[in-house]
Formats: sequence, C-alpha cells, structure tokens
Amino acid sequence: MSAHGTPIPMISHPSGPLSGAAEVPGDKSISHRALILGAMCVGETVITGLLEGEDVLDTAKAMRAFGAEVTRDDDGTWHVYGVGVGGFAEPEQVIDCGNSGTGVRLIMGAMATQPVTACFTGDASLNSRPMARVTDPLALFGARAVGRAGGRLPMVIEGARAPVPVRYEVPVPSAQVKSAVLLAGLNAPGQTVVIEREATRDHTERMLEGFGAEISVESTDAGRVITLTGQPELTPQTIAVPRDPSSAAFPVCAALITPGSDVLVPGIGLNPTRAGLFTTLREMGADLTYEDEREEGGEPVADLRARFSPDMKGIEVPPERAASMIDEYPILSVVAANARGETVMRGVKELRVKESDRIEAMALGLRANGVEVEDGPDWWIVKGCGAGHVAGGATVQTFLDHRIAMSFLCLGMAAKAPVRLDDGAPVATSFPVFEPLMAALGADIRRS
Ligand SMILES: O=C(O)C1=C[C@@H](OP(=O)(O)O)[C@@H](O)[C@H](O)C1
Ligand SMILES: C=C(OP(=O)(O)O)C(=O)O
Repeated sequence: MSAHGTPIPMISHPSGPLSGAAEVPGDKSISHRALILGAMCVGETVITGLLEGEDVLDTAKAMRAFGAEVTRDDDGTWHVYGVGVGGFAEPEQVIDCGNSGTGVRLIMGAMATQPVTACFTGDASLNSRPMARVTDPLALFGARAVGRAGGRLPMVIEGARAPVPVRYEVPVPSAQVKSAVLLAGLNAPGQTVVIEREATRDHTERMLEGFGAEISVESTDAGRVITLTGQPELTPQTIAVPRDPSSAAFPVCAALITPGSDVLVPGIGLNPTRAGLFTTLREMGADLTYEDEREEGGEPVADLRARFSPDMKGIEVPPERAASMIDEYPILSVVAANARGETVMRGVKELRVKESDRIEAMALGLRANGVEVEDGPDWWIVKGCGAGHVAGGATVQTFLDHRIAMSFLCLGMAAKAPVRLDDGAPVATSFPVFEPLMAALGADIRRS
C-alpha cells in the first residue's frame, strides 16, 4: 500500500499490440529539487511540468512546514515563495516523507545547517532504509541526528547553529547523499567540496548553477570534484520540468516485449547520467530509436520510439553504467526475461536498499512467473525465456515499491497468463497516471 492508502490488488492481462503516444509525467528527481531550491531563495519560483506523484507532493508539504508558501494553479503550474538560504522556520509537526528516499534525504540536507530541529518519518518502506549515509556527513557540518537503531527513521535532526563547511568523499554511488551534502553546504560559510568516484545524476549541480550559486565541477583521477561556495543569494527561477526517463522506461519496455507494438514516448530527457537503460536496450537489439533529437533547458531531449522486438538477446550490463540506470534494473529484468540468453547485472548492491530489496523482489516474482534468476550480494542474472515464452500466471508481492509494481504489470502484458500484484497502490508515488496511460496504449490492467 502507499504511504497514504490501502492496498490495491491489480491484474495485468496479456494484451496489445500497444500503440500511440505516451506522454509521461515530469521528472521526479528534478521535481523534488525544484521545490527545495525554490524554498531556499527569496521570491517566486514558477514550476511547470512538476510531477504530481505522492513522493513530490510530500516534499511540497514539507517545504510548507519549513515556512515556504507553495501553491498550485488549476492548470498545474506551481509557485514556490521561498524563505531564502538559512531562512527555514522550525516545523510544528513531524515531517512525513511517505515513500520517498530522495525527499527525506535532500530535505535533511537542506535543513541540517539551519538553526531548526525537525522530526522525520515515512512509510514502512522508508522507515527501513539506511539514513546514516546522509546523517554521517551532516554531522561534519555540526548537525545532530537521533534516530532508531541502525540509523533508521523516525529521526530527529537538530540543525547546526554554527555550521562549518566540509570536504566529503561520498562512499557509495548516491546522488541523494551528494545532494544532501551540497544542500547543507548552501548555508555553511566558505567552500563545501563533494567528491564522487562514480558520476551519479547531476540535477542538483545543474540546478544550483541555474539558481545562481557559485559551483564548479572538475573531473579528476579521484572522480568528480564539486565545489560549492556557501551562503549565496539564490535567484528564483522559472523551471520547466522535463519528462522522466525512469517513467518512460515502462511504456518503452512494455512496447519492446508486447507483440505488434509501436509506441512513441515524446520529450524524454537523455541526460547521460540518466539514460543508461536506453543504451542497454539498444545493445540487446531493441528496436528503439531517438527521433527529433534536440536540446531543451540545457538537456539533451528526444522522442523515443519503441517497437516490438522479438529478437532481443541478453547481454552483460557494464557495471560502470549502473548509476545511470539504477532505478531501471527492475524493468530491464522484465525485458531480459523476454530476451534470449542471459542478462548479467553486476555492481548493483544499491538495489538492495531501495524502496525494497529490488533484486530479491524481482527474483521472487520472476521465478514465480516461470523465469530463472540467480543472484548474489551485488549481482543477478536473468535467464531469458525468449519473446512470448514467459509463463506468467502468478501473484507477486510489490513490497511498497512502485518500480516493482509497474515492472510486473508490464511482465503481464507479454506473458502467456495474467500477472497479479498483491498491491499496486505504490505506483502513485512516481507515476500517478500509469494506469490510464497504459490503458490508452492498449494494455489491459485491472484493479481486482
Ligand atoms: O537523487 C535522486 O533524485 C535519486 C537518486 C537515486 O538514489 P540514490 O542516491 O540512493 O542512488 C535514485 O535511486 C532515486 O530514485 C532518485
Ligand atoms: C529509488 C527511488 O526513489 P527514492 O529513493 O526517492 O525513494 C525510485 O524512484 O526508484
């Protein structure tokens, strides 16, 4: 079930062909950041295309609790009237970030160098995820965190009264940790330096620059070195949020595996720190083309066209590509099940600490539906059945994880027998229009 609702069992019937255009919603990562940075400058930031999924709506609520005014026009335009760097008010209530790791970790970073104390919580999934990866570096700024055993939520963060800047090498490939440190660095005097060995999504760096912060990124032998000068005067922005490549992955992959399909997914950001799945699919032999390649708001964008691809082959996904497709491994494994041969995915330990243990959740559900999977601590292998040969017919657990839910709904479209979910409600966290959008393409998904 979602943070806010009751379980919604769903069933996905073999269907198709899928055809038409799929206009997926705004990018989740960019939406969180637009609200948070909007709240950290004085004046009005205007956001169009904001993702109105539960995760982002929870961040909007949190920004109100810290004193920003956040409003929505009937046409879906959002306005954030921010309080400035260092201007957060102390929330009167517990901040509930629902299912969102990005929301809670970035907000903790943003408030950690401000003289306020806040208590954070989430749903059962979020409350089981590791937070020490964020609170450890925040302690270097002078913030104090008290949470449950193992650094879990609920957790109280007391912001540093006299923050100091830090130099921090991120020990895990995580854009959330990097971003939390950078957002904390905003209200620390002097220069905060973040070093990441492997490049992760760079939306925070890009957006900080857009809001007028002094930030530089240098590629060195040690990795990317990001230097941010604290206590800037940020300038409110007008932000058009691009469509989310992680959401686009679902109609694209569903089309590749469902007989006769031909689907266009327009206006998808192909920022190289996000587009690893599409490269992988093309290497597997997917009929996936980029049409009308262009630049929008400084980001490469294209319309993706995906057609049924019965001859895809399993490949070894390069581990160094993992960060650029970290949220896409569940749906990749569904494509892999419909390809021939093995798809080998290594260097993906981070999948075990997402909304669910995604390797375990996918392995359980794929096996139940007739697909062989092997897995180890930081790797897994899916043994493809070939197009049209996945048995289906089982009910899978989604473990409060939207990507697991949507991946198995896509599996059902191309399987021999329907695939059932114990709970499809988590879909609303990142892709609230998934059901009508897929239905319009020709998918047969029902609430049961
Ligand atoms: O910074 C972000 O917006 C995100 C970073 C990734 O998490 P990690 O930083 O934990 O890898 C990703 O899985 C998540 O969906 C969004
Ligand atoms: C991992 C994800 O999100 P978060 O960490 O923000 O909960 C995701 O959207 O796949």
